[in-house]
Parts: sequence; C-alpha cells; structure tokens
Amino acid sequence: MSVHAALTIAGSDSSGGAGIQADIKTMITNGVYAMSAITALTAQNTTGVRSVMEVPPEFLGDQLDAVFEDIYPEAVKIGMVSSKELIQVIGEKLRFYQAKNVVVDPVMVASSGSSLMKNNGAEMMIKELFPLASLITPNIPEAEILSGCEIKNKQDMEAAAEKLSDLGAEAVLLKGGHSISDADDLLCVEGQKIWIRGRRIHNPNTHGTGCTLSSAIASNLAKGMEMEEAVRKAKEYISKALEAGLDLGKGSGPLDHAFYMANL
Ligand SMILES: Nc1ncnc2c1ncn2[C@@H]1O[C@H](COP(=O)(O)OP(=O)(O)O)[C@@H](O)[C@H]1O
Ligand SMILES: Cc1ncc(COP(=O)(O)O)c(N)n1
Repeated sequence: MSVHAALTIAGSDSSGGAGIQADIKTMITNGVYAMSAITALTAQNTTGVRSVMEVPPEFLGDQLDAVFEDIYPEAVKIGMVSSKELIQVIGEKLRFYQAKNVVVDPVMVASSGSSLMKNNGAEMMIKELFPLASLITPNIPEAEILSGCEIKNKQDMEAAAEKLSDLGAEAVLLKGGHSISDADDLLCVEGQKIWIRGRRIHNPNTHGTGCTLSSAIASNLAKGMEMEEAVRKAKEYISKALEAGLDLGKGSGPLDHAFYMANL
C-alpha cells in the first residue's frame, strides 16, 4: 500500500484546536501520514493564549533532521514560528533537504487576539521562507501587514494578492474568513486569479480554521494533486468541518474533524 507522508512545522495548542494538533487531525482525516516538528509549546484554550515556550533553534533543527533523514515528507506545512532564529533554522533545513510542496501559513496573531510572532518575524519570513513556498495562505489582517494594502472589499483583496504574488512564493491564497460578507478565498497561481467560493457559515467556533485549511492543502499536495484542486478540496473540508457545528469550550471553539464519521 502506498502511503503519502506530510510534515507540520508549528506550535502546539494545549486545547487541541489549532497548531500541531489541528494539523495532525487534518492530515489523518485527509489520508496522509502526519509528522511534526514543534516550534513552541503554547498554554492556550478557546479563550486565549496564557503563555508560550519556544523550543531552542538547535532542537528544532534536530527535529527536522530526524524527520527528513528517515521519512521524507511529500509536503510541508509551516504554521506558528515565533522568532527570527527559528525561521532561519527552518529556511536552512528546508533548503538543505530540498523540501517540496511547502505551504506557509504566516501565523501572526491568534483569533483570540494574542500575538504569536515577535518583532521583525514577518520580514524574516518573507526573506527566508516565501522563496521556498509553493503556497502562502495569509488571512486578511496578515495580508494587510505583508502587502501594506488596506483590505476592505474584494477589489482590495485582488490588489493585495497581486502584491503578495511578488514576494517570492509560487502561489498565494488570500483567505476571506475575516471579510464581512461571504467566505470567498482568492487563489493566485500561474498568473491567474481564481475565486474559491465559500458560503459564510454562522458558527462562532472558528479556532484553528487557518491551520486546518493549510494542512488540508498540504495533505492534498502530498497526494499529488495540482494546486487548484488541492485548494478546492481543502476548502470543501474546512466548510464541512465548520458546518458540523461542534460546540466546545467557553470561547471560540475548535472544529469537528470527525464529521465524516457521522455517516459511517
Ligand atoms: N464563518 C465562516 N464560514 C465559512 N468559512 C469560513 C468561516 N470562517 C473562516 N472560513 C474559512 O476558513 C478558512 C480559514 O480562513 P480565515 O479564518 O480567514 O483564516 P485564519 O484562521 O488564519 O484567520 C478560509 O477558507 C475561510 O474562508
Ligand atoms: C499554536 C497555534 N498556532 C496557530 C494558531 C492560530 O490559530 P487561530 O488563528 O485559529 O487562533 C494558534 N492559536 N495557536
């Protein structure tokens, strides 16, 4: 039986809704073998982040060596990376191992409002990681910081995505979850702008939506899909996980990754 393997490089979320935990759940339910390199431990739940403990950069490097030397991942998802030093190690290792299908989710601030990236992290991410990326997946606030454009409507999303396309990644997915209308995402790939439509689902429990979407895309790339199909299938996955309506915790709760089992 052929098995496709994917790696997530991200932070741990003790409440299991975002970060490494969301990524592994998503990869398993999307049919790939999941591996992880942890950048930081966070003590967080659905109401917010209490504290963050970064791993030393050398230890992140060791985790990456251990994975790449043994089970070569067919796709890599990068999530929370809070410091310049950690970003630098990831850049070095991914270049050394010639990692492919790299999906960078430029996580900056948790949906609860806490910062997950230190000063100048964004600049370092652009310099070190975007040129290695097959896809970057900023949400609207992240796209505003990275492009310097204010985003108020779809036209602004198109203008910002164009600027982001010049930052070195092969493709850009500007996510529309933070827009006030529908939840349409904009994919820029091979010079084309493709709207990936999504009805807004009235579910306040959106903790980990970005982590889940980027991991589902990485899983689909690991299985050999082209970028547009990988993104469309991942969008279907996130929509179903939101529609399932799981309601856990006192704040913005996690998604249901077991929705598909309801019909077994
Ligand atoms: N209420 C919602 N209804 C439908 N889709 C949503 C909703 N909120 C987010 N999404 C989708 O979830 C994915 C993650 O988007 P977003 O919330 O913008 O990212 P992040 O979690 O990084 O802030 C996108 O595909 C977005 O369109
Ligand atoms: C460890 C970790 N990584 C990423 C996020 C962002 O997820 P969200 O934007 O849904 O809060 C998070 N809260 N925690």
